[in-house]
Amino acid sequence: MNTSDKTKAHTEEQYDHVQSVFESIASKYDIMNDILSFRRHKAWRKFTMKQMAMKPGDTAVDLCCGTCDWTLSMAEASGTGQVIGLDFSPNMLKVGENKVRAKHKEDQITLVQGNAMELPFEDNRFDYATIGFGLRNVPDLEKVLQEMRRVVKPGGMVVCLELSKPTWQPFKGIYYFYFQKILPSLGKLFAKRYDQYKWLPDSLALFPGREELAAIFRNVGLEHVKAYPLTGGIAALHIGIKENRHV
Ligand SMILES: C[S@@+](CC[C@H](N)C(=O)[O-])C[C@H]1O[C@@H](n2cnc3c(N)ncnc32)[C@H](O)[C@@H]1O
Repeated sequence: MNTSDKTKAHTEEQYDHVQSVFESIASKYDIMNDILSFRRHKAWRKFTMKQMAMKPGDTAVDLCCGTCDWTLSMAEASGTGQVIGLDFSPNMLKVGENKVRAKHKEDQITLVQGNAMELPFEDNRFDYATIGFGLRNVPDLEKVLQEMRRVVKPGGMVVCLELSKPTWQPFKGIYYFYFQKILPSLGKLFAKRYDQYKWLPDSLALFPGREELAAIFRNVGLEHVKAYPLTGGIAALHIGIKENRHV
């Protein structure tokens, strides 16, 4: 196997592994999010929506939408605008679909099974492209950001909410102890899945820190990039704009 074949095989292996993880934890995903983040994810999502300042009628695509929390928040904020949720896990989408139906948002939200690295949408279509706790899972994050930039309109916003790496000691030490040692055991206790939750800290280890990710946003051609640390830097919100001249 040459280097490019090896990279391709590794990419496919990672893609399949991540897909199987989410297929197996889908029914417990929402409750585990509340438990493992001590419900902090709700505050992070609220802060994110405030920074996005959506207007009535705005359109959005939510990559790695999973069980559709962010997809639904955007549909509620835009009132009439169409929102598409995309994810590669049928089981996660099924949970999301039930929530969309319960909130009577079927006319406004379309769910699509697909790959975040190859979006099945034309250029310059949406006002917003978002990805929540998904960028850490993809084999090629730059490709995903390029795709997000491609599908937003000039002036549109690319938004990523993701776990990040705290830098402040002693909080950093306590956090990593929780994340690496305690969290997988909580996954075993509440969701009967150890390996799937052990994989969570592993996936963060290879992920860029807050400033590094902001630099990648700029590298893919996004402008006015902002990076907000959340809860001592354990999560971060990144926002970039596709400038009007990049048509
Ligand atoms: C941690 S969950 C996040 C779900 C949701 N965005 C949220 O905020 O709760 C990550 C999601 O990304 C999806 N995912 C991971 N890699 C993907 C890819 N390459 N293409 C599409 N979806 C992907 C998984 O199926 C899973 O639903």
